[in-house]
Amino acid sequence: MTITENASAWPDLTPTALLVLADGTVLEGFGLGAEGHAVGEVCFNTAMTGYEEILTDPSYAGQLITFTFPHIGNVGTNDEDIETVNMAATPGARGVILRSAITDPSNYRATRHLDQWLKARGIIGLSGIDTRALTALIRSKGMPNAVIAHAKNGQFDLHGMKEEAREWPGLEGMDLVPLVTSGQRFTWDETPWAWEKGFGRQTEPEFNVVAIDYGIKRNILRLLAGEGCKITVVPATTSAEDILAMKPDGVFLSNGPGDPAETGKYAVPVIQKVISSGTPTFGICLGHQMLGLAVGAKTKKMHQGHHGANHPVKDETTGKVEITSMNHGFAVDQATLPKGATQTHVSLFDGSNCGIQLDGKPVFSVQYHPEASPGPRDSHYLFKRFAELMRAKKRA
Ligand SMILES: NC(=O)CC[C@H](N)C(=O)O
Repeated sequence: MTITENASAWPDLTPTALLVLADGTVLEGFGLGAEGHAVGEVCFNTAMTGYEEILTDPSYAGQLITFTFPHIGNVGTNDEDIETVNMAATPGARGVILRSAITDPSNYRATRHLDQWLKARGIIGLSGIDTRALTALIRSKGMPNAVIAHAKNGQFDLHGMKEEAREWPGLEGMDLVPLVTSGQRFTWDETPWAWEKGFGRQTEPEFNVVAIDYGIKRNILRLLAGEGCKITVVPATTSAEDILAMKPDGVFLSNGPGDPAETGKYAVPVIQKVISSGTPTFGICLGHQMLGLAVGAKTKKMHQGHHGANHPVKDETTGKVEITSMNHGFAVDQATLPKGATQTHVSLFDGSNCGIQLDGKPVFSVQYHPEASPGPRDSHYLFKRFAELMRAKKRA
């Protein structure tokens, strides 16, 4: 595949960026964002909006994202839409692959052009390739490991890039949580953004929630705060004893990057103690996968993963279908769910597990991103479900 298309649209045809796949395939394009090179797994994301939230989602650590939507950049970037909480951490995605050059911003909230923003965050970008062909390749062969490089002078060490792409071990077996988790505890009371008001503050909290940070996103914290929670965010390796000593009304298990089976080695024993204490517990994405592991289920690597803002999920407890935001390359294998853990949600794209609940316990989790940011808001009800469980427990 040589996928430098629309050559006449480009004033200078020298490729200034390359994407080299582990099988040796070389895609030539035009560089954007930061110069340099990065290795990761290539996934495609089908969201039509929300590139800033996607690029700052810590769950994308170790990944290079190709957007299937061609107009990226049109709302610019701003400081309010960043999802990373731990600003000192390595950003999420290390590379971005686009069909067209970045569209100039045209939005009242934009404070910076996407190209400048990518540069400032050290994210390497490439445009001008046929992203449909790349997406088709991922759909047929699975998510490839690759090296992305951007050099304005067009000079690349192709041999070295091929070797690095081939030798990168891949996300399976990789724990990336240490790269993104916060180093210390902090509290959170910011509530969701509202038109003409901006973000609010939770001044009269009803619940005290401990959120374990495996790579948590800001909008999760805002939605929890909006439901009446005062949240203490704790590092991923915090012990169950320390968490329970804070007498939380609820514990939240966050999203995060990498292989759940690897991260689970230190997280699962903590989660097991938390859920056996009877504390209401809610998990999202990596948090969901690790709750699955904690009850004895297994996780597996998916073929092409789910990344987008248009994924239909059925809530089997109500029969309702919701359109969801997703970002995962691993999944809980529903065939391994033990007695006592019931599947509550299922993907209508491929039938994979999208949620569980523990029988007779105030514990549940979903594979997708109910906080949206980006994405549809259909699933916000889950934050209310968590609040209801905490309320019931407090009353009991
Ligand atoms: N968004 C997430 O939490 C992702 C979970 C996990 N790293 C996966 O890829 O499946």
